[in-house]
Amino acid sequence: MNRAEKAALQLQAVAVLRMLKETRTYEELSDVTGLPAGDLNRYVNGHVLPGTDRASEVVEAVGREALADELLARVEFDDEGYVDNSGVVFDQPFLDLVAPVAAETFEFESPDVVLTAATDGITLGAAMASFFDARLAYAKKSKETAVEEFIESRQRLASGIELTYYLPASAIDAGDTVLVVDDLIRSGETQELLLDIALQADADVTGVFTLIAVGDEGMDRARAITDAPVGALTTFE
Ligand SMILES: O=P(O)(O)OC[C@H]1O[C@H](OP(=O)(O)OP(=O)(O)O)[C@H](O)[C@@H]1O
Ligand SMILES: Nc1ncnc2[nH]cnc12
Repeated sequence: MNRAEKAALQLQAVAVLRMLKETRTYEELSDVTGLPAGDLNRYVNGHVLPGTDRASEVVEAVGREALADELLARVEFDDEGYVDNSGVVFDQPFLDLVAPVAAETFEFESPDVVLTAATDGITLGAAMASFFDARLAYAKKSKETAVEEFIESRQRLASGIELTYYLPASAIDAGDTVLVVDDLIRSGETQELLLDIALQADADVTGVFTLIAVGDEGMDRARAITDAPVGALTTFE
């Protein structure tokens, strides 16, 4: 490992510890990591960097299960089973940690473009795009001003309301590989629209990823449209 790689690993470990610290005391963080609370305090506050051995242990321990547990600790359900996930989608450093784990777990190929839906998919999309060094494109429920050409996809929802997503036509080129992501998939209606936009763009979908699947309906709907891997960090019933 050269100096720059060591520094990157050390900073990644600090990012992991800061993420874990948000929902824990230093004593609890010490129980989770096996490291002394005093050292953890110095790492989290940026006064000292962990050595490379400690850093790699911390980073390697943060797999899918650890992130799924963390996600569960950060979301709230209301009485009707709707999810308040602002504790996750407002937390860009947390999402930055999700991207490498998702890529490894579901073996997504590195895409040219990460495609998502405004609004809540955008921060996850940005994290995934940054990890893959890909472009980010987000479809919106309204037309962006001054853009002349759009790909649009419309569908009538179970409620009877019509939903249309618009993507500036220049955002995806024919032949681009596209990873579709969203914070949450429930009915799969949004995924169907995003996958239709990718199809209209003559792009090649290489995967679908969501932080949260609520039930299986939406995931199955996405799987019926694409043969690419479709994965969720965690599934709620
Ligand atoms: O699988 P589905 O039933 O389509 O639900 C999932 C979609 O619902 C939410 O977005 P919402 O439409 O609430 O828009 P927002 O991101 O602007 O809040 C969420 O961010 C997904 O895009
Ligand atoms: N926040 C949310 N929770 C559960 N299902 C949803 N479908 C769309 N948004 C949702």
